[in-house]
Amino acid sequence: MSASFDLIAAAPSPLAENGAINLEMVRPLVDHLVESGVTGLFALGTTGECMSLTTSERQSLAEEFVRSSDGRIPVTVHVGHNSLAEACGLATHAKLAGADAIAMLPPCYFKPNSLDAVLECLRCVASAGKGLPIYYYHIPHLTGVPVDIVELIGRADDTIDGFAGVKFTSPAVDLFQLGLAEAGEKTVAFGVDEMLLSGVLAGATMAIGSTYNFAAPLFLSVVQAFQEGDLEEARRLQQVATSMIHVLIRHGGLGAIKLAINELTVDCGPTRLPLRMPSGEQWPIIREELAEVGLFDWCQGLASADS
Ligand SMILES: CC(=O)N[C@H](C=O)[C@@H](O)[C@H](O)[C@H](O)CO
Ligand SMILES: CC(=O)C(=O)O
Repeated sequence: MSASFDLIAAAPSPLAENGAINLEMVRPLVDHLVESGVTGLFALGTTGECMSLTTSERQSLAEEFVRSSDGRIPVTVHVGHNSLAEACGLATHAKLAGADAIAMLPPCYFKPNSLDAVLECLRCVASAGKGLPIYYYHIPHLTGVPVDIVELIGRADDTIDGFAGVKFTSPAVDLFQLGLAEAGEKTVAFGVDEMLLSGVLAGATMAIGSTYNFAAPLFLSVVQAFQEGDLEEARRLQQVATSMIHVLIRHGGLGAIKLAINELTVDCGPTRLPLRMPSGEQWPIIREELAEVGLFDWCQGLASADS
C-alpha cells in the first residue's frame, strides 16, 4: 500500500586493525545492508571517510562495493576531492568499475567562491564520469561551501550532462523543500537522519545516511507510518531515532556511529585519524543508553547482537 521510498545507507569503509583498508569485510557489510531493507548504497562519502583515504584505496573500495552488490542494490560512489584532477580520475574509474551513479563534494580547502565556480567543478567531474548520473553533495557545515542549492539545481539541470540531483545534508528544511520544487524529476536526497520525518513531510522520497547502516527497520517504520497517515506513530518512531542519534553524538559522532555499526552489524574496524572512535570498553555504556531510548524495541534483529 505504501509508495516507494529510497533509504540509502552511507556505508563505512571497512578498515583492518592496522589501519589498512579491509576489502574482505565489504561483502558481509553489503549482504547485511541488502537484508536490512535499504534500497541503495552510498560508498566513500562522509561515513566512508573519503577524505582520509588515498586515491588507490578509494578505487579498490569502490570496485569491491560494486562487485559485492552484484546488482542487488544500486551503488553510488562519492568521488569528490580537493584536487579536481583526482576527482575526475575517480569519476572515470567509477564508471569503468560499474557504479550506478557518482556524487561530488566540492573542493573545500580552497573553496569555490561563487556558484559559477561550483558548477564548473561539477561539470568537469560529470564529464569525466562519462554519462553516469551525478549528484552534488551539499553538506555546508563540513565543507564550508554555502551554495544556494535552489539556484544550483536550476542551473545544473540545464547545463550539466548527467546531473541527477543533490544530496542535501543540512537542517534547513525550507531550502530542502524549495530544492525539491525546483528539481522536478531530479532527486534531492535528504541527509539528516535525526530529522528524517521533517524531510519526509517536506516531500523527500530518498534519504541517504550513516545510521541507516544499522537502524534501517526503524527508519522504514517512520516512513511507513507517515505514508499510512499515522502521524502520531511516525512522530513517536522518529523520536526514538532522534534520541538514538543524540546518544551517538554525545559519544563522539561519526566515531560512535562506526562503533555502533561494528557492534550491531558487521565489524568494519577502526576509524582513521583525524576521526577517533570511542574505546570498546565504552560500548556497554553506549549500548545501555541506546536500549533506554528504545532502539532495540524497533530493530529486533539488533537486540540479539549482544556479544
Ligand atoms: C555529517 C554526516 O555524517 N551526515 C550524514 C549524512 O550526510 C548523516 O547521516 C549523519 O551522520 C546523521 O544524520 C547523524 O548525525
Ligand atoms: C552520511 C552520509 O550521507 C555520508 O556518509 O556521506
